[in-house]
Amino acid sequence: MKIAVFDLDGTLVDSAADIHAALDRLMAGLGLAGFTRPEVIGMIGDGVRALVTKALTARDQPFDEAALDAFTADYTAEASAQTRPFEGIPAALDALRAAGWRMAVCTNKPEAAARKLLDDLGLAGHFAALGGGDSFPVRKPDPQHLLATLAAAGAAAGQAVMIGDHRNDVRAAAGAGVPCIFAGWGYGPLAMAEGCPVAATPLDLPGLVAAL
Ligand SMILES: O=C(O)COP(=O)(O)O
Ligand SMILES: [Mg+2]
Repeated sequence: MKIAVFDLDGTLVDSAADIHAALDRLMAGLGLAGFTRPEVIGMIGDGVRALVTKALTARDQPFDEAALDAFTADYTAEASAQTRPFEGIPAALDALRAAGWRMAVCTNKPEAAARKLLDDLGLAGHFAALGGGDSFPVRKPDPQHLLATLAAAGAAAGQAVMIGDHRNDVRAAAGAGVPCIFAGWGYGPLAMAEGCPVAATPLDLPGLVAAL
């Protein structure tokens, strides 16, 4: 049975406001200046350790494990405060399900925060598996992150399509031999599509996956 594997941040959910708020709370607590929204969006995609590292580096600070732990705990608690599915996502998920697709999530966000977000937004029931950024020894762009998520859903690469908004999604899919669709509504610039078909809105997805 065919399976559509979704990225989370910038693909299923518009999570930048809560990531931004938690990052600015962390920085304020350290006596450091916060960031603009475009700066935060540019730091999303490689998981929380990379996000906190980039933020501290931008303020000439060394990486700090305690700062990462504090950010992760604060963000996880507040992950759904402002975050919502992108317009058209609930309808697209319903349409894919009706067309016989199973679905999974493969995200670099830590698993606990990702699960809480999907639960809080009422989306969790759509997904047969969730592979978070800390669920396996590797994460996107390593194709094993996608392959392990598929295995958790009881599916194989030959049945899958990956939908994401970052070069990490495109490269994980390519490495796993899985076709990819780029989420044009997300956080990554279109250059990150690297030749994948681009969906302008979530409602393009049912037609695009059917044409693969
Ligand atoms: O947490 C991140 O940095 C990115 O998460 P994503 O893989 O769901 O886009
Ligand atoms: Mg993303």
